[in-house]
Amino acid sequence: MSTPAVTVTDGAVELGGRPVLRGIDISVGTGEVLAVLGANGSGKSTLVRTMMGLVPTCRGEVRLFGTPLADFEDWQRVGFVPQRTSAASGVPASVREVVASGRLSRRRPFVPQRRADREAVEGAIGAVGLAGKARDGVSTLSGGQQQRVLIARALAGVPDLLVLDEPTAGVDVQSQQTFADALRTLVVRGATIVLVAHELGPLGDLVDRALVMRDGRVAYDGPPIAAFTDADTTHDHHHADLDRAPGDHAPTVASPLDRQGGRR
Ligand SMILES: Nc1ncnc2c1ncn2[C@@H]1O[C@H](COP(=O)(O)OP(=O)(O)OP(=O)(O)O)[C@@H](O)[C@H]1O
Repeated sequence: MSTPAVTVTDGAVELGGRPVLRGIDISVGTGEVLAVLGANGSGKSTLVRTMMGLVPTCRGEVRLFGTPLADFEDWQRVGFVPQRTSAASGVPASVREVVASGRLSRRRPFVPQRRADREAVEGAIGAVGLAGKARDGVSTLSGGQQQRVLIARALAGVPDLLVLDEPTAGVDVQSQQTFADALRTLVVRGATIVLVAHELGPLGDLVDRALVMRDGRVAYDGPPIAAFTDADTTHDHHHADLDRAPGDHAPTVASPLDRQGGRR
């Protein structure tokens, strides 16, 4: 069996003196598409940020491609798209420049962009539906469009592992479909994808496995279940489904939490 792309063993995280993740054991196989689902505040972002080494664990171990995070150096194999923030605003760079920065780790220094670089950049810009805005300054774009620029930057790097935190929040269904197609291209090449989502929409067909977080623990880890992956119209309604669904649809799911007496 090949080395998993990500493993978290007995992982725990505290933030602000408060436990945010506990007892996390996850192994994401190469080529797998894992959706991380769960209600607001359940720990989804913290989990993927921990996988990326952006949040320290207070217990346990994280490995990328078999290497402990502290020793991992192959970051050009990894793409990460953080949750939408205003981080990109004020960046005096065009869409094309920001997306091209995703190729830097694949290029040799002082060598002009090769055709493969240019194609990867233009393909990624097209995949997020921003072909008409390639010359525009990132700061002139809406928050959703800036998020798509960050997704394109990650796609342009053709990573072996792509981790995305709510990439399609607020993105219209047609753009989600285009994005799903771009991800599929990566998956066909053997990439591993970890995707935080409130609702999967067109991405649902890609997902092999769903992880549902609840109160900083893994409440469900298994095949995607329709109740989790069906597109939904409101987040609140969907959260209600997630809170209920593991117990209702997959009897084994509640047990880890029950053993802990549902303690927070
Ligand atoms: N820097 C921090 N300091 C203290 N607590 C934090 C910090 N970051 C997150 N938390 C807390 O950790 C918990 C998990 O947050 P996290 O953002 O991982 O959840 P989430 O499932 O991604 O939520 P959302 O769906 O709203 O993005 C929340 O209770 C949050 O308030």
